[in-house]
Amino acid sequence: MRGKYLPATTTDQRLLDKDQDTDWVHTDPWRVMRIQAEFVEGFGTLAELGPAISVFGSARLKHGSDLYAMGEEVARLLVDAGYAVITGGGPGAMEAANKGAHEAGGTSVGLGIELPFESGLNDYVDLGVNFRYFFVRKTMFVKYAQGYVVLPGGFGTLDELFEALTLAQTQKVTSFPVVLIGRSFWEPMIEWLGTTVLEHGMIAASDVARLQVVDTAAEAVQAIVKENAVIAASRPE
Ligand SMILES: CC(C)=CCNc1ncnc2c1ncn2[C@@H]1O[C@H](COP(=O)(O)O)[C@@H](O)[C@H]1O
Repeated sequence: MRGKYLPATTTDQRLLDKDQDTDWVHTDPWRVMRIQAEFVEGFGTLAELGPAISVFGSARLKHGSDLYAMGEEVARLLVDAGYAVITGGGPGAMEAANKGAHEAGGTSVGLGIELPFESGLNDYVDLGVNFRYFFVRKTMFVKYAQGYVVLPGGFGTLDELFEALTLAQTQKVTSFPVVLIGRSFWEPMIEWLGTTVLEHGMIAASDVARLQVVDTAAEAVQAIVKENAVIAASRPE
């Protein structure tokens, strides 16, 4: 550019000068950049993680409860079986699983989420990423795990469980094990899925069969290891 085509300021000047108008920070195109940045950070942090299992469960589990101990134990056994443990990085079941993985000398991953009542990543997360967007975080749970272990929980846990089931049902992910711990908690839901939902023709019997329900941490890890061995054996060379 020459003469009248030369801009009055340089690109660097425009970049470095303070912008008076800050509305762009709150617009969707800028959010898209932030969303991209979250994917980049998540993928960059987790790319070399190795085999991992995501453990879900209630944020409200009390320290010292039986289920908290179950979360610790299942994580410890997953580490012994060669898996890293991924959680939502928060309190309750997430903290229990991170504690079990951390204390067993395994890789304890926490994928935290920004919440209005933020409590931050729990003390047992060794490799942590904090997300603003739930959907970005949920991509990481699926992408970097070779299976889900689900302890009793509420809406958050059910959301994560049913997302995995939907992705598998629609073949958006290759099949991976989903193991629920706690028969008395989960069986009424399995029963409802296998009767009412199935009889209304809303799901197939194979969708319900995908769910494995166990009572102990050892059974959960055995189920994960066994199904992953079958999946690995059936994979083309
Ligand atoms: C005490 C309290 C409610 C803290 C919330 N702090 C949280 N921090 C991180 N992930 C969370 C949190 N709450 C829910 N989640 C997500 O939703 C699931 C638990 O939800 P819920 O408690 O079952 O429905 C977890 O697996 C986690 O991925």
